[in-house]
Amino acid sequence: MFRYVARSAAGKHLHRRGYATESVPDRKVAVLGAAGGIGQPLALLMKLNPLVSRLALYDIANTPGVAADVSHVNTRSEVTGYVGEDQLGQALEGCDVVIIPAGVPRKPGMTRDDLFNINAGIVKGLCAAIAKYCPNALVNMISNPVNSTVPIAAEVFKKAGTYDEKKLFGVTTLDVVRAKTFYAGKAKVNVADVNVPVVGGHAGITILPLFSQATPKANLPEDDIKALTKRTQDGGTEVVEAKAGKGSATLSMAYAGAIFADACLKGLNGVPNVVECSFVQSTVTELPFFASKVRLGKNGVEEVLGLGPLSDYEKEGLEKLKPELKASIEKGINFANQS
Ligand SMILES: NC(=O)C1=CN([C@@H]2O[C@H](COP(=O)(O)OP(=O)(O)OC[C@H]3O[C@@H](n4cnc5c(N)ncnc54)[C@H](O)[C@@H]3O)[C@@H](O)[C@H]2O)C=CC1
Ligand SMILES: O=C([O-])CC(=O)C(=O)O
Repeated sequence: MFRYVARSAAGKHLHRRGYATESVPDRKVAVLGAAGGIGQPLALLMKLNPLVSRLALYDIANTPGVAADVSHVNTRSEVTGYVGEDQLGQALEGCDVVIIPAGVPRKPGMTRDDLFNINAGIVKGLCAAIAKYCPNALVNMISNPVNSTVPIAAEVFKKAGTYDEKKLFGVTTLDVVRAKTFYAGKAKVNVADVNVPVVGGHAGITILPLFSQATPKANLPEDDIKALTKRTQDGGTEVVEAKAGKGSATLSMAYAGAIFADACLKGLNGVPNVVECSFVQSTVTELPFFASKVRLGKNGVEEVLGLGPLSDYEKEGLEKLKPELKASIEKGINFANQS
């Protein structure tokens, strides 16, 4: 275990005045897979988040360097690096939020499901440790295929007797980030003002952006909506191909992961009306897990919001995605229960 305490003036100030226990509660966040392509920038972004008081960085290799590096940033949180399985328990103990970007990324020509064989086992092991060491933490699952890794996590927690459907989230924020960026470009509106819900899952056609609900309204022609939908669905592949064998989205994913974790922390801290899209246990459709807008609160999911009015094109997309999403969910459940 490697502990680096940022002794910034700001940090001391915070404690002396007692803010840490009053308006800004202590919150411990762990990043599992912290030395990876996503893990490193995500660790930095979480270090910048004033809602975090302790930041635990865990990986099977290379965490000491990442933790030493990030710890020099003069912000509130105390950074500790943990390396190897025998330090996983310490990394997790007392966590409020656990973010999981551990696992292998795609190479060109692969689908996210091609990662299942390696990542399913990694996620299963990490979730067993979460059930043991921080069963009450909110879990932000980034590892792909999210459509299967979230159901795997749920089954592991059920077996351990710790499952709380309000605390398990598949991180689909990058789909929303992309939809906002692409829409703003096409509609020629200020990207900072844009909102677009993205529902379904996190792979290919299971990613369903609802541009009919996008704001500010732009009345784009049907062809533009179709092109925007396809680009959002293929956003991950666009990056995989551009990186040409060197992995998938890491920087934009770290940004998206940091936005989602921040929303979870705000919810835990009682900030009202925190709403983000996420892949969660759901009754919005007949599928047991589904991404839609979720209101976050002191216990995690406060409310899973419905889909709202869909265009005919979106209704068609919704029906088309269901068989693939159903199969991916079942694959995850079967894996967790067989092995
Ligand atoms: N949900 C989403 O929107 C997105 C998900 N991803 C997924 O995130 C995952 C990570 O991607 P990258 O960071 O680019 O990969 P990477 O290979 O750069 O980093 C993965 C890290 O996980 C670590 N790791 C492997 N086994 C581990 C274990 N048992 N415990 C802890 N750490 C372990 C590795 O040592 C490595 O440092 C991939 O599965 C990728 O497909 C990537 C982009 C977007
Ligand atoms: O495409 C990938 O493999 C990584 C990912 O999930 C994304 O960028 O959305």
